[in-house]
Amino acid sequence: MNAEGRTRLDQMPEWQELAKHRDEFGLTHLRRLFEDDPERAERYTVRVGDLHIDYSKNLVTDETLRLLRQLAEAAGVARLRDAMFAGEKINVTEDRAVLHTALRTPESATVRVDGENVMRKVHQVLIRMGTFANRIREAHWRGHTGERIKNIVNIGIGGSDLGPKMAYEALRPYTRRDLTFRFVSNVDGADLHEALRDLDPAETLFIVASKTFTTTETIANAEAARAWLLAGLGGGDTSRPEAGGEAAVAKHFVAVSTNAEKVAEFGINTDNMFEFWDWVGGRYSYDSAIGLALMVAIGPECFGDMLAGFHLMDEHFRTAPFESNAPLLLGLLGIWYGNFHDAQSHAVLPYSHYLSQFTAYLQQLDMESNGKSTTREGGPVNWQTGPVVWGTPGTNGQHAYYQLLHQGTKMIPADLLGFADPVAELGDLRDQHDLLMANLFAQGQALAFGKTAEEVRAEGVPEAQVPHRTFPGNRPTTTILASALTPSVLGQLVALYEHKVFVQGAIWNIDSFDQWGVELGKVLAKRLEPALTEGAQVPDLDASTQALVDRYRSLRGRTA
Ligand SMILES: O=P(O)(O)OC[C@H]1O[C@H](O)[C@H](O)[C@@H](O)[C@@H]1O
Repeated sequence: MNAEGRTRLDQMPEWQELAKHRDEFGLTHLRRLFEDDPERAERYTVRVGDLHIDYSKNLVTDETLRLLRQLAEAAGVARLRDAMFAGEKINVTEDRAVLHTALRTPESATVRVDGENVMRKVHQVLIRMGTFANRIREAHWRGHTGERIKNIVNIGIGGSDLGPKMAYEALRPYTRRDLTFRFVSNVDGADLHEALRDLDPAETLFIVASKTFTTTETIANAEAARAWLLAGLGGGDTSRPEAGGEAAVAKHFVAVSTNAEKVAEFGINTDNMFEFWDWVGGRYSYDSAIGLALMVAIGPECFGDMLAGFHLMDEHFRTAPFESNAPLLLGLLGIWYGNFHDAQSHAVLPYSHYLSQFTAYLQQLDMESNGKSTTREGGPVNWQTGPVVWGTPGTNGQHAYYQLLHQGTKMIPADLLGFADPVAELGDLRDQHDLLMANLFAQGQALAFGKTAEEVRAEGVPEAQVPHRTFPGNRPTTTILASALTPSVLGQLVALYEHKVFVQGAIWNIDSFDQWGVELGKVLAKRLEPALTEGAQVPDLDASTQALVDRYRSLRGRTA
């Protein structure tokens, strides 16, 4: 029992029952589980909105699922969930509410933070975003020299980049193809350089997206972008009046932030600022004004459809019984593998080119949320927490790392994501879509059921090769199938994972909404910077880092 009166997770009887269950049943082969229960596929499928989630190829029985649900109940998942939706300050280390769900709640609802109903301001910002998006889309917003804005460059990093970038890629068929969108995040100047090199400043608008507006990478890129703009408009001479200074910046820069003061300090008029609030975590923010570039790309209506998809999943998570609660089930499966079978990672493998950025997005969502080793009360955890999340589009992975998934020594649970229909634009490539999906289904099948030595032998394979060509199977996958990758379906998918991460954090008793682990590196980089640029001495530098800095200094500028 800890100071808050909560029994330590690994001392809960429900936890110990799961450990016993694991020892008694081991890993009964999926072949057996399917033979024993002809209805397994049907029984272990949940349908939520447009998603069909088949979790029958997981290493669980009814008893496993019952014990896992029992653990969720004992750990107070429902209580914390309700507290989150109610605007309680469940981000304990930052003393903040966690209300990304309010961003996609209809205006008629009431969601209070510190007694204030926030729904009005959420919808006011959405309306402002919509007006802005339409002005760009309809060519009413003109640049400083009167040119139509054709290029939108989002400058942001982490949660201010990954969400809009992922969703822009996912929803490309819904985007305005006559506008160009670029997402610049890396402080490596190459990122900005490559993004801008073929753009005309007179036709380019920058969205500087940063919750805090203090993030070094974003500010450095935004300053460089401003210099590029002014130099470009002024024919390379920023002192010439046509460069336009402040007036030009006002036509070519808008900001998205919670920090009006810093936005003004940077030189962006706060009339051109789109606001969000400290109760929206960076990695949960792309439904807020952080999604502005996305809204320009897909239009306010599609953006609204996406929000409706998120809301659908929120409502499911909030109200569905544990037995059929999809985010809860996915969260519990992860607990089963990570805490009771030592799985270290989780693969997310979309069979969709449009979801090429989906796993990168999930990496921040999951790993920044649950990569923690301190409980909510400040004690050490005595159990595994968040997995390493990884993966790339499936068929490409098949020709690269799937070897390890099929025959390696590690347990890697995987999600396989796919769609029944390609987007309309791909009508002529329908057969290729069937081929793509045949691959998805085949991989799930091969991973689950494998191929026995007898089956290999029966094919006449020479005996010496039999062990090499045997597939053990029993490798767990969850298949998530939807009709098509629409804005609403994307919203449903992202919210599914958001709430899955929530469930796991709640059980592990960690604060899924802070990110103190990113701070140290930032501070050290600031200290080191003058050593690199000016050769300044940094006190108490360790020998390895000092030697690297010295070497860097001696090489610096040689190839320029
Ligand atoms: O939006 P910003 O304030 O610029 O923050 C951008 C990102 O950087 C931080 O270091 C955090 O780790 C992320 O959670 C955040 O999304």
